[in-house]
Amino acid sequence: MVQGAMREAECVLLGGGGRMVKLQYWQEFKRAMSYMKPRAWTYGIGIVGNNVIAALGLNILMAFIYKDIVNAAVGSDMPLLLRSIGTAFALLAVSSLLCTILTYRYNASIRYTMTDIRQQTFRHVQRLPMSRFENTHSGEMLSRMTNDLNTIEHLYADSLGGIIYAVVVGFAAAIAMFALNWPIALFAIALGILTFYVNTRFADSFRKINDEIQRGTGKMTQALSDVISGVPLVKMFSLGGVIIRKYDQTNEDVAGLSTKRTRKYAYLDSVNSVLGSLSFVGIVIVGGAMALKKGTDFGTVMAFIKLQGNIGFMFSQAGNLATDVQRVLAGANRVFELLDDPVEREGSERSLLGDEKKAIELDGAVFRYGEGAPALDRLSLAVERGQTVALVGPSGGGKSTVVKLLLGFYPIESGSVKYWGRSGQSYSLSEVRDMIAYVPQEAYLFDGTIEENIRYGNMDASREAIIAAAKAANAHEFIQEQPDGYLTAIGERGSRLSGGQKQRIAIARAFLKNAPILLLDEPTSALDAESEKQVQDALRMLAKGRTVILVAHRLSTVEHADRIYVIDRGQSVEEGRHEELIRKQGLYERLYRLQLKDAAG
Ligand SMILES: Nc1ncnc2c1ncn2[C@@H]1O[C@H](COP(=O)(O)OP(=O)(O)OP(=O)(O)O)[C@@H](O)[C@H]1O
Repeated sequence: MVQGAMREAECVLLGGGGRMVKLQYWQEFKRAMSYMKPRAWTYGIGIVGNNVIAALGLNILMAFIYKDIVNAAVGSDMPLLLRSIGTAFALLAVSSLLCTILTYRYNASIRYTMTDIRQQTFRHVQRLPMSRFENTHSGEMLSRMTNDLNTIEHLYADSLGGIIYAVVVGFAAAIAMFALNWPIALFAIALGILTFYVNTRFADSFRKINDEIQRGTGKMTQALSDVISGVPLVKMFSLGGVIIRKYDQTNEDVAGLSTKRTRKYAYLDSVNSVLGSLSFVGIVIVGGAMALKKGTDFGTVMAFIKLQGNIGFMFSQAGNLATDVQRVLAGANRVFELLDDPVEREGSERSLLGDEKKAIELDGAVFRYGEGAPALDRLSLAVERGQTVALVGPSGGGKSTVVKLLLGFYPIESGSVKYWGRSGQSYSLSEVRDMIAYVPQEAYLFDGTIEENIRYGNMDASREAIIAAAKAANAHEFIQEQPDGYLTAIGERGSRLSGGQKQRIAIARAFLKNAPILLLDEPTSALDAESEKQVQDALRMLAKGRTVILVAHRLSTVEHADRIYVIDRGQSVEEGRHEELIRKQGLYERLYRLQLKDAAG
């Protein structure tokens, strides 16, 4: 029967215009069902059994019992009346019990399968390259992982069940009608076909409205995500009004579309009611006339009225189900698009750290974010084991891009990146990231306790090791002053801590990671003088015995670096120690002089 339902879905999907799109949806349908494979039997038996029993037991067989009850009443046949009522109750009880058991069984399969899909999606999203997150609004990504993903559940639970029920109840009613009285059956089916025709005329416009509503809902999620993540900015610039207007506009658009859809549904409902009443009146007239001429009995007419409702249901639901299946498969399609997005490369698994003197080497590296000018244009630099190298230069020159490339966030277009003398390609991305501790401009902390956030540096670390890392990062004291010490919950993104405190927790995390390479992307740029000193001290401790690349704006912080690269327009335009670069009187000297003047001013 599932096969039958699939064929039905295929017919439904292949009907009408937009053949390519609909064929694609057929692929989505097969793919959605493939996730159910491990539980195919439980789900198949559950959903088919439940709907077949509901259709046959509670509707078709019941029609025959009605027939006996009416005939018994008309003929004053008491034993038949009692027997029929008893059978009706027994049928009701058995069908309801079986339906409850089967519903429970197939719903459990749906829960487990949805858990699998959610886990797979979550894991996949984690492995997507950085560029995917930069080019996609987080709200859209969330919408795919929530709203769209839920449509797959709707497909398993409601759409398929609806199709099976409508097909079984409709065909069984047709067969039963022909068995009872074929001329009335022909009449009822002709009306059913008319109902089907009217309903399918509406299906396309419903699909269009549903697509627009889905897009609007996505935009609303994006607006919400913007507001929530940008609360400080919204408050600071009093943007509340602008944001509210933007949100209201989308909200009103969606509400307008929903109203339009409701109006159309109401219109279709009334057309269906008229057609239903016409069928009812027609059957009563035709059947009643036949009964009076002894062509049939009143019980049969009564059974016909009930069966006709079932046929009408199948034909009227056909349009709705087609729209519904299209809507859910469009949602499933958006989830599968996400799942098909290529993930970061895995690379080979090899042992870390060769004996090379050169910890990091970029040779003629070219990289661009999208189309257009390269962010790095044949950039070369080398960092020896244990050295501290600074990257400085004008804003937008490409310093942070170098850091992101070293972390393996993007692949380079040409040239090479080497770690310990070996091509970056010969490492897996997790190996590359294992050998680097990265402290960005603003520490990213997760919602949770301080201890948890430090432990992300090394999940196997003991409590003592965490405290030692915090001490080394100048963080132990302020952590102890927190209400629950290391177990203090710090809020989303560490919102209950100051910038300097967050940064010191990030440094403690980096201590715990104990990686040989340290990438610092202006970790003190957002701090006041007092916090900066504490963080600088912590960083000095952290840098000991490691290879460090430091991105800096304030040139006073890099005077002691072993080597300084001045990066401008994606190229290394000057390199050397501080004194050498000052003597050279080039870009570095100019920037340094400007900053001195600013400081004096
Ligand atoms: N995610 C991105 N997508 C597209 N372009 C980007 C992206 N990140 C940076 N760029 C562009 O790449 C160039 C180099 O940026 P990068 O952030 O590396 O400069 P920077 O030297 O670190 O600047 P700053 O000192 O201001 O932090 C800039 O032109 C910037 O606009």
